[in-house]
Amino acid sequence: MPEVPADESVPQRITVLGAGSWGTSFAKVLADAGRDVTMWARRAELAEEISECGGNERYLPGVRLPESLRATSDATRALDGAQAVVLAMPSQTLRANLSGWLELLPDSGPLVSLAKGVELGTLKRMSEVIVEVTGVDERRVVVVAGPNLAREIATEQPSAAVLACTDHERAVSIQRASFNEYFRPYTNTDVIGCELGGSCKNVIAMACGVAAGLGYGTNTMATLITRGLAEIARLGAKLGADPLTFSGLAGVGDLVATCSSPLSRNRTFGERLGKGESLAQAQEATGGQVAEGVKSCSSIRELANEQGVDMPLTDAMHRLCHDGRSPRQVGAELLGRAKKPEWD
Ligand SMILES: NC(=O)C1=CN([C@@H]2O[C@H](COP(=O)(O)OP(=O)(O)OC[C@H]3O[C@@H](n4cnc5c(N)ncnc54)[C@H](O)[C@@H]3O)[C@@H](O)[C@H]2O)C=CC1
Ligand SMILES: O=C(CO)COP(=O)(O)O
Repeated sequence: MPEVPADESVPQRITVLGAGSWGTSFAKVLADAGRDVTMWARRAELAEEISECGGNERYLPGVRLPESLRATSDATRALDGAQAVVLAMPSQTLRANLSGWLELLPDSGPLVSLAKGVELGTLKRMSEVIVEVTGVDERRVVVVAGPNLAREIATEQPSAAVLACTDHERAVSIQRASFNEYFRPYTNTDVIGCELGGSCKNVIAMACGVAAGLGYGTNTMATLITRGLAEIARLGAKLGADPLTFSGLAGVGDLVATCSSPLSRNRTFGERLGKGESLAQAQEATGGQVAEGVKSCSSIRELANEQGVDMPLTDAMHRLCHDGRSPRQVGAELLGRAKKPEWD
C-alpha cells in the first residue's frame, strides 16, 4: 500500500455511490490506496455480497475485493462521515439520484464524478448537472476521465487516469487519495475538455463496433478514431476546452482504449448493431449495463447543432440508433459526404 502523508487535505473516509462496474472498481482503487471506503448499492443483496463475500459477480465476475471495502443499500449510512463522495451511476440517472441525496451530502469536500455522458434535454455535462442540482461551487467537483476500462483496473493492470477540477489543489487531493501500485492519476484543470473527451468517445466507440460488426478492419478503425478525434476537438474548441486535452489521456487515450477493446460496452453494443441486431436486442444483450453512447449520440448531436459544429460520426450514430437507418446506409452516407480538405 503506498504511503500517503498524513495530510488533512487528503480525504480518508470516502463514499462511492453506485456499485456497477466502474463504481466497484474505483472503490477498490481507493481502498487499495489506503482509504476507508463505503459503497452504496441500490440492491441490498449486492451490498451484502460486496461486504460479506468480497465480490460483485454481476459486474466484475471473479474479482476479489479488498476486505476493508464495505457496502450498504442505505444511503444515509453510506454517507455518514464522508469526506469525499464519488458518484458512480449512468449519466442519465445522475440528476434523479443526486436530488434524492441532497440532505445527506457533506457540506465540504470533493464530489467526484465518474460518469461519461451528456444529459438529454439540458445538454449539460455531468459536472454542470452536479453544480446545478446541489448548488455547490464548481471547484468542489472533480471529474475522472481517461482510458479506464473497469475490469482491467479491477484486475490491477497498470492504468493512468485524469482527475479534472477547476481547483488544482482539489484535484491533487483526490490524486493523493487514489494513487496506488497500479493506478496513476494525473491532474488537469480543463474540466470541459476532459468531460467532452469521455462522453464523445463513447459514440465513436459505438461507430468502431458497428464497423467491426460489418467485418471491416484496421484502416476503417483508424479512420474512425482519427476523424472521431477531429470532431470531438472541434466541439471542444467551440465550448472553450483546452485543445491539448484531446491529445492526452482523456482524449486520444480514452478513444483508443474504448474503440479497440472488446471489454467496452459501447463498442460491443455497436458491434451487435453492425451484425444486424436491433437496438432492443443489443440493449437486452448488455445485461443491464450502460452503453452511454446510445443516448449521448443524441445529446451530443444536439449540442453540436446548437453550436454550429459539424460532427458527422455522432450524427450517423444518432441516425442508426434513433432514426431507423441501417449500418450500411449510415456507412454509405458518411462516405458520400461532400469532399473536403483534412483540416478546415
Ligand atoms: N465501466 C467502465 O469501464 C467505465 C465506466 N465509466 C462511466 O461510469 C458511469 C457508470 O458506469 P458503470 O459503473 O460502468 O455502470 P454500470 O451499468 O456497470 O452500473 C451502474 C450503477 O448505477 C446504479 N444506478 C443507480 N441508479 C440507477 C438507475 N436509475 N438506472 C440504472 N442504474 C442505476 C446501478 O445500480 C449500478 O450500480 C457511466 O457513465 C460510464 O460511462 C467510466 C469509465 C469506465
Ligand atoms: O469509459 C470507459 C473506458 O474508459 C468504459 O467504456 P464502456 O462504457 O464502453 O465500457
